Amino acid sequence: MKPHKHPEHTDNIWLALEIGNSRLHWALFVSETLYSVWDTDHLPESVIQQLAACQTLNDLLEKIFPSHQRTNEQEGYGDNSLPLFASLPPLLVASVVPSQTAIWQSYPNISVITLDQIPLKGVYPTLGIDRALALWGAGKIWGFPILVIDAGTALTFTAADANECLVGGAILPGLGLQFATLGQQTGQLPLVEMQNFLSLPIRFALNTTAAIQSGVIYTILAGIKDFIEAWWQLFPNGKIAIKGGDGTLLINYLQALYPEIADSLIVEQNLIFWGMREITKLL
Ligand SMILES: Nc1ncnc2c1ncn2[C@@H]1O[C@H](COP(=O)(O)OP(=O)(O)OP(=O)(O)O)[C@@H](O)[C@H]1O
Ligand SMILES: CC(C)(CO)[C@@H](O)C(=O)NCCC(=O)O
Ligand SMILES: [K+]
Repeated sequence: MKPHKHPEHTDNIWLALEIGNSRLHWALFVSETLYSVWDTDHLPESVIQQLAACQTLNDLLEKIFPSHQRTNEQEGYGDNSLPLFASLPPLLVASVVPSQTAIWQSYPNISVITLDQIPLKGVYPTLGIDRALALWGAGKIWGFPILVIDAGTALTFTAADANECLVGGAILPGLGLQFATLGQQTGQLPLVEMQNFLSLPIRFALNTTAAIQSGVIYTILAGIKDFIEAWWQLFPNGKIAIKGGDGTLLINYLQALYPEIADSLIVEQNLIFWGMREITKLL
């Protein structure tokens, strides 16, 4: 979904911020309607401290997502006639980076979601809030039982049964982290850039870069397939949703390698925002 024209009123506007390990994921809501989504880098503390002084939605958005960083598709905040705020719009935060959560506390109208606010049963205390929210959002929209695969900085599997109770899951290094670790922690392996990945790599590679690509990609895809098959053993009609920065790439590879699995996946990048919207209904 692309950010588009500003809303007509600033009443009922709220911002959702998911603080991930690699970057920030933003959504602008008007009541229960998701208006636009965008990603930014983590913001410096000095910028966050300036937000309290913003007078208009435009000022605020310009600070958190400067127009020079936007693509053509993301134009549309450039209207200076936006109304003044009575107060800054509420900011609902879900964070898996405590140091980042801390520097957002200077925002006047902030609420930070905690695990006890999510009605998911059977959670353990250190479960990531992003995993819980994505699972809750997915389950509320598509129904339980459901398995969520998040291909972010970490790749996670998180599942709940028909009673909306956590079944459990798994955590492994995501695609980017796997390439980065090999590049950084070895004497002669290059850092493989993911930019130009399109089709499946060669399986039995004859150069170092291709060998790393093959190793990382085919084992991640085999791992995803194995988790999905184990999920269907437990819940033959269980649903599966996938999200995350590497989600689209992985879906394309799955489509080529295991089309019947790829066809059964629900691809939805905004699961965490849907989870956050559900939580606002309970606040
Ligand atoms: N513009 C981008 N900036 C950073 N990572 C990107 C970008 N586009 C795709 N990616 C991929 O997204 C992955 C990170 O995913 P994502 O942004 O979902 O993670 P995150 O910020 O840690 O969020 P979460 O904590 O929710 O997983 C990286 O492995 C990277 O390959
Ligand atoms: C696994 C990540 C890093 C994924 O973003 C996050 O959900 C997290 O820090 N979780 C805490 C550990 C857990 O979920 O068991
Ligand atoms: K850590």
